[in-house]
Amino acid sequence: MNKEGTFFRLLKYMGRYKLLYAGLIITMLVSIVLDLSVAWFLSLITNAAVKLEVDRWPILILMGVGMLICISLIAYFDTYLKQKASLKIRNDIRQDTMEHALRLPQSYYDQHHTGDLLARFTSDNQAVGEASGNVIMALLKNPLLALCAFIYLLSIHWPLALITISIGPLMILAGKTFGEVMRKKGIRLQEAMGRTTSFLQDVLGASILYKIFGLEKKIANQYRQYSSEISEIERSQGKIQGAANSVSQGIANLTFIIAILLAGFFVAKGSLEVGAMLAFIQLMNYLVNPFSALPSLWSGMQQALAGAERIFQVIDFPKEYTELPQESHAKASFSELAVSNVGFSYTDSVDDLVLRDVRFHVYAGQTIAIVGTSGGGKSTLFKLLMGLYIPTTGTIEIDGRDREAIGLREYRNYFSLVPQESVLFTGTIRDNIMDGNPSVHEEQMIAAAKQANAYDFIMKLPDGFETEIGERGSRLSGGQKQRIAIARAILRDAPILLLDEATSALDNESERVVQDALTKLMVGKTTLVIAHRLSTVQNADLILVMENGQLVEKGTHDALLLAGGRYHTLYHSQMEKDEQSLVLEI
Ligand SMILES: Nc1ncnc2c1ncn2[C@@H]1O[C@H](COP(=O)(O)OP(=O)(O)OP(=O)(O)O)[C@@H](O)[C@H]1O
Repeated sequence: MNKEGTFFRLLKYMGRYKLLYAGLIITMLVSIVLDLSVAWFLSLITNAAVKLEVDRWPILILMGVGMLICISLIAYFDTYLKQKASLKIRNDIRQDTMEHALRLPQSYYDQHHTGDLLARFTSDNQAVGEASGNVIMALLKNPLLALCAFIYLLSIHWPLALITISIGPLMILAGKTFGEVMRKKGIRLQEAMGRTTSFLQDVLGASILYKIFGLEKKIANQYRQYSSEISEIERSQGKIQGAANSVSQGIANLTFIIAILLAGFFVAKGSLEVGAMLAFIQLMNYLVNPFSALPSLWSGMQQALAGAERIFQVIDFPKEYTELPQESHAKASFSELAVSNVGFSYTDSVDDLVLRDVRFHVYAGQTIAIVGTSGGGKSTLFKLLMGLYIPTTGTIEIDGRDREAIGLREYRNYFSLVPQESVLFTGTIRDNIMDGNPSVHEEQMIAAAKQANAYDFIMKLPDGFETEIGERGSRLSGGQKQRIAIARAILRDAPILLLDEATSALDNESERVVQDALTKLMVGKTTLVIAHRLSTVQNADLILVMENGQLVEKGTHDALLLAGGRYHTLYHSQMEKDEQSLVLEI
C-alpha cells in the first residue's frame, strides 16, 4: 500500500469523530486569532508607551488579562480534545486489529511471530495515535497560522512581509527531504521493535529453559544486539532530527535577522512605527516557527504512517470469516466423516506435498488411531480436519457436505480437541473449564470436572475453582492441565473428538489418571487419536499408518499384525524397546 492510501485510511478513522475534529478546528482557529491578537496587543502597548498615553493603561491591563484567560482556556480544550481524538482512534484501530487477528487463518500465525503482531498492537498503535492527534492538528494549524501572520504582515509592511515569506519554500523542501528519510528509518525502527518483542516473548516465556541450559549469557548477548539495533536506528533518527532542526533553525534565524535589520532600518527612516515593528517581530515568530517545526512534524507523520502501514498489513491479510463468529455451540451429532484423495502442501505448491492421496471413512461412534513415523503428516491431517488449512487437493466431508457448504464456524462445531500439551488461558480454573461451553450451569461444570478426574485436586487448591492458574496454566502440573482441558472438552460435547497424543507428555501415574478421564470423555463420541505408543491403540476400530504423507496401511490391530507390513514392524520394534527399558529398570 502506498503512503497516500495509508493516510486516507487513517483519515477514515478520523472521520468517525467529525464532531471532535470540528471542535479541534474551532479551538485551532480561536488560538490562531488569539496568537495574532497578541501581536496586535504588543503594537497597542508600544504605541501607547511611545505616545505617552498613560490613561490607556487600565483598559490595556484588562485586555491583557482577558487574552491570558482565553489563551489558557483554549490551551486546555485543545490538549484535551487532541488527547481524546487520539485515544479514540487508537482504541478503534486496536479493536479492528484484534477483530482481524481473531479471524486470521492459521497460516498467518504459522508465518508470523506473535511478538511481531504484539508490536503492531502496541508501539505501532501508539505512533498512529500520536499522529491522529497532535501531529495532524499541528500540520493543519502551522501553515494556517503562517498564512494569517503573512496577511497581517502584508498589512503592516508588504516588502518586509515578502522577504519573510521567502522562508516558506525552503522549509517545505527541508521538510520533504528529512521527512522521507525519517519515514524509511521509521519503518526500520518498527520492524526492529517487532523483532525485539518477538525475541522477548520467546525468552521471557521460557525461563525454565534458559535457566536449565545455562543460556543466560547467550540470551543477554542476543538481546544486546537487538537493543543496539534499536538504539542505532534511534541514534540515526536523532541525527536526522538534529540536522532537520539545525537547517530549519538556521533558515529561520537568517530570515529573522534580515527582517529585523530591515524593520529597524525602516523605523529609523520613519516609514514604520515602533509599535508596528514590535508587532512585526511577534508576527514573524508565528510565520517562522510554524515553518521551522514543519520538518520534524512531517517526519513524525511519516513515522506514524509507517506504523499504520504495518497495522493495515494485518487488517488486509485475507481472513477466514467475514464476520467475527458468535459464541460457538457444538453440534449434537454426525454420521460420517469422509476424507477423499486429500493432498496438502503448506506452500500451496503441488511439488511440496506433505500429504498425498489420503482417503478414509469414519462412522459415528468409531475410534480411529493414526500412527506412523515422525514427520509423517499426522498433525497436519488433524489441522485439515479442524479446518485450519484447506486441502490442496481432494475433499473432507461431514455427512456429505464439505467445509464450504457447511460454513467454517459450523464445521468446527463438530470437533473438540485435546492436544499433546493443553493450552489454557490465564485466569481461573472455572474460566478455563467454562470455555468449553459458557452457558452451562454450576452442577454441569462440577460434573465435568469430576468426570475428568480433576475435581479432587481442584478441591485441594486453596481457592478451588476460583484458583488463578498463572500464565497458560504455569501453576498447574502437566497432568492437571490435561485434566482441565478434558473437563473443557467434556462441556463442549462435540461429536468428534481429536486426541493428539494427549498423554505423551505425562509420567506413568499421571498418564493413568488422564487416560481414565479420556476414556470417559470418549464414551458416545467418534474419536480420532494420534498415538505414538502402539499399545494404547489396540482396541481402535481402524488404525491408519502414515508415512511420508501417505496412508501406507489401514486396518484393525489384529489384521495389520497378520499382514506383516509396516505396522507389524513398528509394533515389534516398539515392543522390543519397551522390553529393553523394562529390563534396565529392573
Ligand atoms: N506450519 C508448517 N509449515 C511448513 N511445514 C510444516 C508445518 N508444519 C509441519 N510441517 C511439515 O509437514 C510435515 C508433516 O509434519 P506433521 O507435524 O504433520 O508430522 P507428524 O506426523 O505429526 O510428526 P510428529 O509425530 O513428529 O508430531 C513435516 O515435514 C513438517 O516439517
